[in-house]
Amino acid sequence: MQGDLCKVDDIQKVFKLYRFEAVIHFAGLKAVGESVSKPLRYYSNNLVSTINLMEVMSKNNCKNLVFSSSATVYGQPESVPCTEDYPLHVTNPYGRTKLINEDIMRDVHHADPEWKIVLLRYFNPVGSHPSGEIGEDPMDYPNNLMPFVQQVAVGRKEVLTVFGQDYPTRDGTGIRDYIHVMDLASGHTKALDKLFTTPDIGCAVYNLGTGKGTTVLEMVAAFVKASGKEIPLKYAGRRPGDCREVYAATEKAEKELGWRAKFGIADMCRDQWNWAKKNPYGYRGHQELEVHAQKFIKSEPLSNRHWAL
Ligand SMILES: NC(=O)c1ccc[n+]([C@@H]2O[C@H](COP(=O)([O-])OP(=O)(O)OC[C@H]3O[C@@H](n4cnc5c(N)ncnc54)[C@H](O)[C@@H]3O)[C@@H](O)[C@H]2O)c1
Ligand SMILES: O=c1ccn([C@@H]2O[C@H](COP(=O)(O)OP(=O)(O)O[C@H]3O[C@H](CO)[C@@H](O)[C@H](O)[C@H]3O)[C@@H](O)[C@H]2O)c(=O)[nH]1
Repeated sequence: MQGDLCKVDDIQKVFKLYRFEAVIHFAGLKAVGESVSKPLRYYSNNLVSTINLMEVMSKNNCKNLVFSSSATVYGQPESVPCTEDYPLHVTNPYGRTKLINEDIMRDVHHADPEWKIVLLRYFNPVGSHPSGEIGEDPMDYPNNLMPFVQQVAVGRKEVLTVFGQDYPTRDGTGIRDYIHVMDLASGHTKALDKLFTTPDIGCAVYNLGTGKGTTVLEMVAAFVKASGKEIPLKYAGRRPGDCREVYAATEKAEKELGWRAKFGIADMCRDQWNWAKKNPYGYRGHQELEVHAQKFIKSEPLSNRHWAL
């Protein structure tokens, strides 16, 4: 069923039709840059949706929740890997909505201990379903590294801009913990198992990452190897708000959820390339995308056009 979590009625309709044991709450806006220019849109959508959802869940006596949080709540940590008890520090409105949502959930559990909540802090999800049938298809200009790399590989973009080559890292580019979406998915089923089998889980938090840091250039090299395509690069200054290096401590998830990532960056790039070559224009196909782009160009001011060109 489709609905808007900012509309309580939409949620109530679903809860009238079905009885849920638990909810996995993925919904939210997630573009960091857009959140800086449109903070109210982010606060309004990402917070109101969570509050409405939890209110309706509570009324329907469904108090088991898994939430998509993010490694962004660690900001630039003092040291890596980040353990779940690190101080939380956000640098943009998107990140702040994740942190506020986490705080809301901690408060709700504190007020009503019947709530059982798992906060999953995702690191950098990439890759696709191994079938090549399900993958990421950004609706507009891709902000994240791998969707951009993919669009260069299929010829939709000419060149990848590397943001920053002067970080104190092994090749000067930023380090992240890239995790295969299939591993991320299995982390959710493990989190649900944990909720259902742990009466006193409270509001628990787990990192979902591999524990390994990879630079931008290493990630590009892995994709070149998997695809056989060239990825031309150009270098630009650091992207505002980017941190130098983040990767996950994975011990807590391993010990308490019985989960650890199985896939490495070669697997992520292989599966993402399989999706990309089968669907170079995503779910919508080339023609539909062109029509959409033309409409967009006609209706939007010049400054917003760049993505469609
Ligand atoms: N992809 C990442 O790099 C990443 C990293 C950390 C955390 N997360 C979080 O994981 C979750 C899923 O991310 P994703 O990559 O699949 O993002 P996505 O943008 O592909 O999916 C989010 C979905 O939420 C829906 N949505 C937004 N507001 C809604 C509302 N008010 N009512 C109903 N639906 C609404 C959107 O329509 C979209 O389909 C998000 O909460 C995101 O912040 C993602
Ligand atoms: O065109 C690009 C895009 C990215 N990068 C670099 O690639 C790395 C990864 O960037 P990106 O894929 O945008 O991921 P993050 O900035 O790490 O943020 C992602 O990962 C966070 C969790 O770690 C989530 O909270 C965010 O929503 C999600 O966008 C960074 O060093 C970027 O500077 C480039 O060099 N060129």
